[in-house]
Amino acid sequence: TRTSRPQRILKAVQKNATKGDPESVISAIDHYCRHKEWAMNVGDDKGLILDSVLTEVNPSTALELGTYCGYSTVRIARLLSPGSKLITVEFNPAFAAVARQIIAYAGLQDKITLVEGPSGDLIPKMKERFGIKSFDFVFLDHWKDRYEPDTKLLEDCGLLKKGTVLLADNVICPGTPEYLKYVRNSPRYESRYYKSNLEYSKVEDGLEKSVFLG
Ligand SMILES: Nc1ncnc2c1ncn2[C@@H]1O[C@H](/C=C/CNC(=O)c2cc([N+](=O)[O-])cc(O)c2O)[C@@H](O)[C@H]1O
Ligand SMILES: [Mg+2]
Repeated sequence: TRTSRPQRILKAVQKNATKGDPESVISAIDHYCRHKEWAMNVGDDKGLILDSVLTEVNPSTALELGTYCGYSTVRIARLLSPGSKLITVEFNPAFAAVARQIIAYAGLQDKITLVEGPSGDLIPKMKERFGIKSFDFVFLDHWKDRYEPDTKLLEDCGLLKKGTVLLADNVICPGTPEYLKYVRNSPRYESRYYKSNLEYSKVEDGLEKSVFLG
């Protein structure tokens, strides 16, 4: 096919959503991916859990690993208080280009910094490049075998503080076994599983919320 799936998702947003209205951008993507073409957005079911954890944490600084088309980026940023910032990391330039347009369409570009590159390289640069002392909230949704090493990297770089909340997508499907083992066995985390279903499907999936204890 001439266009890519992310480009088709962007088209669906431009066609069906209202500029500057994040809710309509989220609904347009969910409708397209549920009825036309599945895509790996966290989706509307798990999205409600993401919303509730975000409202509870009300982060000043948030990090997202794995932007893809920007669906969860918009979902997170729309709930941030004025002055709060979301940094989202994506190493695929084509996905980043689509995400930038979807973020702009939602009118949330002032709250979001999209950084292109691999998380393993960018996490150690967060302090110097973005003046981040520590993150209040981290959403993990990139390659599943990177969750555990990147969490350890965040710890080693002093980017987590007592109370930081990590929320991980796909801990059942596709599954993140090493990550689950790590956060559930480490005395430095208080972990809880939120059962749900894989985006736009009936298959079980869920989110793992892990609070860093310092
Ligand atoms: N180290 C890194 N640094 C920066 N960006 C990186 C990265 N590793 C991956 N990415 C980016 O994050 C996204 C990958 C998501 C993998 N999700 C998935 O594979 C996935 C699969 C299913 N599924 O198969 O049902 C369902 C889901 O919700 C999923 O998130 C892509 O946009 C990729 O370019
Ligand atoms: Mg996911």
